[in-house]
Amino acid sequence: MYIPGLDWSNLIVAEPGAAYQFEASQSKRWIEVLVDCPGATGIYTYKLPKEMLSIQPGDILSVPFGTQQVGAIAIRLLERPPANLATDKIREVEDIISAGFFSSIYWELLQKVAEYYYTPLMQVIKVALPPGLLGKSQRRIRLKPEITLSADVLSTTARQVLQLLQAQSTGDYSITYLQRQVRGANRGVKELLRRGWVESYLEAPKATKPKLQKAVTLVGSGFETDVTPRQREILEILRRRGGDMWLSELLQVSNANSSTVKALEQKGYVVIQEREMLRAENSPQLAADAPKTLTPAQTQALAAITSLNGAAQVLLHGVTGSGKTEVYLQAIAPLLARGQSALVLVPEIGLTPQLTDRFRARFGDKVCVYHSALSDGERYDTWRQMLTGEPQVVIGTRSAVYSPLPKLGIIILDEEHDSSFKQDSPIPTYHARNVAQWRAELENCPLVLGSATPSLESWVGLKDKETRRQGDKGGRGDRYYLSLPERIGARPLPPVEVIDMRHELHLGNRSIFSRSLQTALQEIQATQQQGILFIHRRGHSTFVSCRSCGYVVECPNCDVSLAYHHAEIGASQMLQCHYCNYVRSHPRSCPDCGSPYLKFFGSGTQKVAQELAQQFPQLRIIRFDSDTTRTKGAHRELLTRFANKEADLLVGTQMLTKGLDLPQVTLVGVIAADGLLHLADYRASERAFQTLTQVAGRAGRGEDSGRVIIQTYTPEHPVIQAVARHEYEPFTAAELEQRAALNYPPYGRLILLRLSSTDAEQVEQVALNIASILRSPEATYEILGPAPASIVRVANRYRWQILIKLGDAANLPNWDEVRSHCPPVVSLTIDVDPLNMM
Ligand SMILES: Nc1ncnc2c1ncn2[C@@H]1O[C@H](COP(=O)(O)OP(=O)(O)OP(=O)(O)O)[C@@H](O)[C@H]1O
Ligand SMILES: [Zn+2]
Ligand SMILES: [Zn+2]
Repeated sequence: MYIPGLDWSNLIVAEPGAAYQFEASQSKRWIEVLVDCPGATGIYTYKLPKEMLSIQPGDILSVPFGTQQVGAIAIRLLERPPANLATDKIREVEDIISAGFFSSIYWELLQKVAEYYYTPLMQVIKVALPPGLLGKSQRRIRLKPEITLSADVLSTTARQVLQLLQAQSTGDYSITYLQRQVRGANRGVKELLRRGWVESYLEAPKATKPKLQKAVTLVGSGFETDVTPRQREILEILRRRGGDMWLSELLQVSNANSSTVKALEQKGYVVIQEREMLRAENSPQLAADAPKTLTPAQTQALAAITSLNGAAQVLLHGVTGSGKTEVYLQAIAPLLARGQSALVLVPEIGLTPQLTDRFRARFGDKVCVYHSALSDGERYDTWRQMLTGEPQVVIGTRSAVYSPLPKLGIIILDEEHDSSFKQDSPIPTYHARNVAQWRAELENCPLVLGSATPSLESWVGLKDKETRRQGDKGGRGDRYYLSLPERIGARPLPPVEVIDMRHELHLGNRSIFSRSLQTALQEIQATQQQGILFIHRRGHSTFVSCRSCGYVVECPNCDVSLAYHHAEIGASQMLQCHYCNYVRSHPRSCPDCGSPYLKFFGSGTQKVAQELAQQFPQLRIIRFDSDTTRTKGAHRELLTRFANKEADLLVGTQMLTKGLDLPQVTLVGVIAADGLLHLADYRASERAFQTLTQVAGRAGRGEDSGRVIIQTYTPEHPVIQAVARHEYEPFTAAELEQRAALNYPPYGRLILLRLSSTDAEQVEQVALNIASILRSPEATYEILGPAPASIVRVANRYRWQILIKLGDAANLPNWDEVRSHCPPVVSLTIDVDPLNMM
């Protein structure tokens, strides 16, 4: 007998029989599942009973677990059970509750991530799924309203279940409850499901029930006789606001404490009640926005994107202000009309308010925002929204690449060069661009990578390939390079003036502002235009040192100096560690020699703001960095104030470089470009070029032309020269040559092993040990290190690194062996394609 697909060598035929035939044709008889049970964090293997061989990854199942029946998500089919499990000990899946709850493609994606980043699947699932999706959700059964048939056709258990449900006013019970009430309830439920009399659904976890908040309502008559003047004031505020406010808001506005309001409640003037607060991100009402008439370049790009069918990769290389977002919007619109969804990934929340506003103005409530700063409840709600299958647009940061959007029609990665798409820790150390590539292939949809300064990876993968052969059929579908070489309205890119700060010093200018920048700042004030100043550090000064003995105040937990923070005159003077957040007050005198002469070095945003206030007292400034945007909604608020012309200058860090579109900005100043240039990292130049080009690109996006002033001590540096001339291609070609020579990415691949421990000696020993294991005679990869990390101690952990360079045909280390040489006191992270080498 010949059975197709059967490997005879594995089959020990004891006696011929039907059972063997069956097993042979159905090779995948085991399934790994994620169980829905508090405390159970692993993946468990179950056997598929004969009648359930149709189970697919993504189905929701019911499985025995201990003494319970619990819900589970099917993850992966296995041909044979894990070797460490005795086959007869493996229990059988009890039932299929909901087939196809997640698409099987989704699980394939998570597995790919697990494999590529050498991470256990469970860790990947933890990143992908919102907290509590399984752990806390409850499977429920509810009656469908339209049953008219007699229950006589049902089995006894099904009838019992039905009676229970019918006796309940909402016709709705949790499966656990039904199981307690009726023996063999699952069989009955299954029968009812098959007949379509009931439906099964997952209920929101308890912890993420609607968010309640205390509200205060005025109920008094207005004849307040027994109130204090303070209490009367509060009642007055409440009355002016329509007699109804959130308690927190009332306390804030009236500057009262809650006991005063409680006293009013006792006297019967107000009621304090819990009330539901909508958890969706608050966003202002937006005027609807119509599609713009595209420029010829936009039209071409859009046509190319909309003509794509199936998996494809597109690099949309558009200079700053060339209207990439409009192309995305118009590419998405027809998909939504066809019932498909779109996923838009952006680097950071800081730039999402403006971007999400544009999407919301175009697509209304079809847009939902997903990022890790959402509360667990918000994430959970957004997931449920996605699982409805309605066509929608999800905008999110890197973890949104896992959002379970059905019928995905396109994935867009905006500012694709940005390194915040990469996760350094915890594992998986994934890059959202890689995951998006796999996802686009699996979903058979196009992926659009947009940037004014494409990463070298994307340039090599999409432009070089494209030049060689249009629509190169690689494993990833067709590849295309599209370009928007001009700004909207043929506006020129802003001229860049490079100022040699050595020369300024030579002329006796000791200010942190060059003469050019000073003049430019005076000009924007005179012409009522606006400017942006970029400083690559927050805080006031990078370090404080004693003039008498040279002592530098350092962090007790890390091998770094403490940064001086002093936000404004009168505010407290603090020293802060930017690695572990350790804070102490600023010493009045040197802790070492007692000298009162302490000097500040290196300028951060606070210091620049203070110098501006001194030299240009009339300039109104908004500081925009992670210190001033800590609270929810702060980005939006500061940018709105700036857009409303409540300030002349926006002074900030990196955050300013990411996609801000402020047409009234005519001046961009870079205080000290050098801080970006000299980092000990093979990507320093690429990153500096991207940051400076992006920040320069904020100038002159509106009617008035813009200008850029870059201050530096090394004006001849190739990065500065390339930025000044807006020369992406020559810079990239030169950079690629160097990378190729050293076999660095995008040519060679890197894997960085990060080791850390509170025990300095142990971690060094383990690093040496692992490096020597890696240097086996069979290894075809190159090992650099082990070496201490550039800052050895952070938050009292000592850090060592080993860098592995892989050529085209390199074999891979045996990770299990590597891990086995790492004792529990040392933590090991395998960072695949590391971006942050610090
Ligand atoms: N066809 C068009 N006609 C008129 N205005 C347009 C058109 N396309 C885009 N714009 C406007 O031009 C401005 C710049 O567009 P957008 O912000 O999309 O540029 P971008 O390419 O994403 O730039 P960056 O890479 O610098 O973020 C926006 O204000 C946008 O509304
Ligand atoms: Zn001293
Ligand atoms: Zn520290």
